Amino acid sequence: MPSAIEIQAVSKRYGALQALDDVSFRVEAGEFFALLGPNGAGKTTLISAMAGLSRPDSGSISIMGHDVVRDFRAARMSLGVVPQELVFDPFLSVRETLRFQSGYFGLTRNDDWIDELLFKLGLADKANVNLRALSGGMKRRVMVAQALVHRPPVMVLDEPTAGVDVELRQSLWAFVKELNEAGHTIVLTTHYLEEAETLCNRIAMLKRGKLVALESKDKLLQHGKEREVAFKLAAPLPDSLLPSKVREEDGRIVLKLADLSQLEGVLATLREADVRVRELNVVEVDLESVFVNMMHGERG
Ligand SMILES: Nc1ncnc2c1ncn2[C@@H]1O[C@H](COP(=O)(O)OP(=O)(O)OP(=O)(O)O)[C@@H](O)[C@H]1O
Repeated sequence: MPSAIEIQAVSKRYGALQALDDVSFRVEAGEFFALLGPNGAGKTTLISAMAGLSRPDSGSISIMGHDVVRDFRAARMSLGVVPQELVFDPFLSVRETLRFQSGYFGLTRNDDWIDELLFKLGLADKANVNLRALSGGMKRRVMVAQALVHRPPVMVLDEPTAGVDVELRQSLWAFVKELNEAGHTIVLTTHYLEEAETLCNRIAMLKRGKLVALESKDKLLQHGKEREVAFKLAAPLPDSLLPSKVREEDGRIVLKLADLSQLEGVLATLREADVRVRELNVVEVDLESVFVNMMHGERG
């Protein structure tokens, strides 16, 4: 079974700017994979190269074993891309748009699947409405349907929930999750890290065109095992705990622990020194803080 996506030593420059710098990784069939990175990291450039829309200066990409340059059609048939920007013909209806897209893939009798997509994406009653008359969120749903007209095994969503309301985000993710459970490989780029955290099993991070992390979500979270604990104390902090102190805020002393199991020792020290704990708060680590640390170069 070929990898769903295989990226090998891909580099791309725009003039003096190195948009992608020797990027290699694979996404296996059936994965739900997140591609994260700050603005300008190179995510969209990489997605365009996967779709064969822009050509890397060096390296290669294949989709389901099909090289995106040498075997463009087969690679393109295997891939559905939901672009970041809404691109559509405002004078076509939703159904016409989807029929047109089907034609691009050589599919002439595709209405049963189009109807199913419209139903699943909550667009059934908009089938004959022109795109210009749809709200932004509805247009975004049409973009998702458009990416799926040819039933591609691999789907890439480039920040599909940017500017989309909570309800649509949730229904969109429920739908994408369903696709993943049905065997589709999903790659998404998102700035909403909680989305990556709840949905994806593996996460790649790009920073200035370089791959700086590629890990399972669980591993990535383990990197963030350090905890900050904020204490409100009835007396000054014993000297022996001073090395763990990182700051003081709102009358609380914040200690940094390598992991939560150290908390017991801290409490014992406080008890021995007769320092009563008035309040204790563990600052939860989420993917976002791990990510931000990496992006600030602590690890990348
Ligand atoms: N056609 C182009 N010509 C010149 N520079 C470009 C072009 N396309 C992208 N770039 C530059 O390449 C870098 C990577 O851009 P890219 O859009 O891939 O980043 P991104 O990670 O998708 O960012 P965002 O999260 O903002 O979408 C940026 O510095 C961008 O300005």
